[in-house]
Amino acid sequence: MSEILHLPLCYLTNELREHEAKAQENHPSPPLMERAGKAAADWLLTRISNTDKILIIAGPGNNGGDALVMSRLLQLQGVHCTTVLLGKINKLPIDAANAYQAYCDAGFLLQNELPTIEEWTWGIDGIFGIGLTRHPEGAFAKAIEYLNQCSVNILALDMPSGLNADTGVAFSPCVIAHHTLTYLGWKPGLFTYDGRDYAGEAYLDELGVPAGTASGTLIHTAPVQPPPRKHNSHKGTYGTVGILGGEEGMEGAVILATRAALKSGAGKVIGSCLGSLQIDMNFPQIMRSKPEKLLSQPLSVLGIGPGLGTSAEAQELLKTSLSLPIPLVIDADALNLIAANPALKTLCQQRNADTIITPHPLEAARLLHTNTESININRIESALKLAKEYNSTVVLKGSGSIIATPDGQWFVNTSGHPGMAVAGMGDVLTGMIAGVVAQGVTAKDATSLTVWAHGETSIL
Ligand SMILES: NC(=O)C1=CN([C@@H]2O[C@H](COP(=O)(O)OP(=O)(O)OC[C@H]3O[C@@H](n4cnc5c(N)ncnc54)[C@H](OP(=O)(O)O)[C@@H]3O)[C@@H](O)[C@H]2O)[C@@H](O)CC1
Ligand SMILES: [K+]
Repeated sequence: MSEILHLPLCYLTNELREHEAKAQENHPSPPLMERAGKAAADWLLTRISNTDKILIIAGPGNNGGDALVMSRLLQLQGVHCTTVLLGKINKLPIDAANAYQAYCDAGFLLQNELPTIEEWTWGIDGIFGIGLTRHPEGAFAKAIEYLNQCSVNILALDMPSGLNADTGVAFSPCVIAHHTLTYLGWKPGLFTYDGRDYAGEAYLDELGVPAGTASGTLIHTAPVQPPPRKHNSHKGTYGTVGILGGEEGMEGAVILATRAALKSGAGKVIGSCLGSLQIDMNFPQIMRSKPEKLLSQPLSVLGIGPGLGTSAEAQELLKTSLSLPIPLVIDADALNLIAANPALKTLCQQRNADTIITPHPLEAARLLHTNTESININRIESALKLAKEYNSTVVLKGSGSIIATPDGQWFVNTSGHPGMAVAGMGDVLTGMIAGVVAQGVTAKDATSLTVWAHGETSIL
């Protein structure tokens, strides 16, 4: 399987600032803000007709400067624009001040208050971009609420105002955009946590600047090819998956995980429950085994946790599993057991074979001995911390799942939809990852491919 090479970079704010500074130095002309405003004007011009009326709100920083350039260029094309500048003119940063001067020199009008008559077909949010530092209040909060209550298409420039570019946490209020045209590089905040609820459809314009240095990667398509299969192969070629879980009443979790492993191309799949697992009549090729027997068989990978429960028996089985020299996919109650038992955590840390853990935010909070909120307010940092502390490849689930590796790499997944917030989705993911790992794929490639495919196929 090939390395993840062709996916776009995902930048944290400090990385974007560096990228921007280098771009200003190496590609000074035309100025980046001029390019950003033009990119936005061009984007809109392909979507409007001559009856459209555009409301443009510019904030106190360079995001406002982008909006002023956009407005100037649109008006030069004869587009009807009403432009409101919320910032104080004498406090505009240099680039925005230049944009203001060019706007005035072109002879166009500016308002400093929100209009009372609402007659817009498009609203442009140029209030805050990556420079948002706190809760919007006063005139800024009013402008955000004003845009949100206009029932028109909203285009956000760079970021929806109120949304944190690094974390995807939305302040209240935050612009609810239908579209976001982001500049220079992707930001994780557009896709994770609140991001997709506020950014709408996201577009990137790199402003003609070659890629810079970013710590993250955006998964927006299949990151690697599925494992190739030779004609001259047999079921033994594609590995054996064991799935262990399903205490009394929770056996369905094992059924879902084993089916998913089979569908992901594993050669053989064995399900094992602490409760009573009946034969799966829809997939009778899935074998059954008693838990102890399963753990003494030659498996290629073990998925442990779906419906496992936290009984003493579950704990003993987990202890044995952690000592096996094969890749493990650990989910659900197996994670809760590890979080509650330092000896199990040590076993996990000391493993030599690949370990993949797939917590949702509450499980992640238990593993890091914190609360769900502190996981959610910085999902990337939380995933990286888990990866390091548990010596594991991590899938931190939720909107915009984050994948993190023990060597400090991180990925944001963009597939999936709110319909996935139902019971059983996690069990399917565990089975899918195990099914791909069984075919000899590395933990990082298997998780990134599977997390993307899990979101993509669930749309069907
Ligand atoms: N430089 C360039 O050439 C390029 C820049 N680009 C564009 O610039 C954007 C970044 O610009 P930026 O750094 O000026 O930040 P921006 O988001 O406009 O806001 C900062 C201002 O808002 C203020 N402020 C923050 N939060 C606030 C709050 N809650 N309530 C009230 N005020 C608040 C903050 O005040 P302070 O925190 O300093 O008191 C400061 O005055 C970027 O997203 C992209 O659109 C692109 O064109 C590419 C080329
Ligand atoms: K904005």
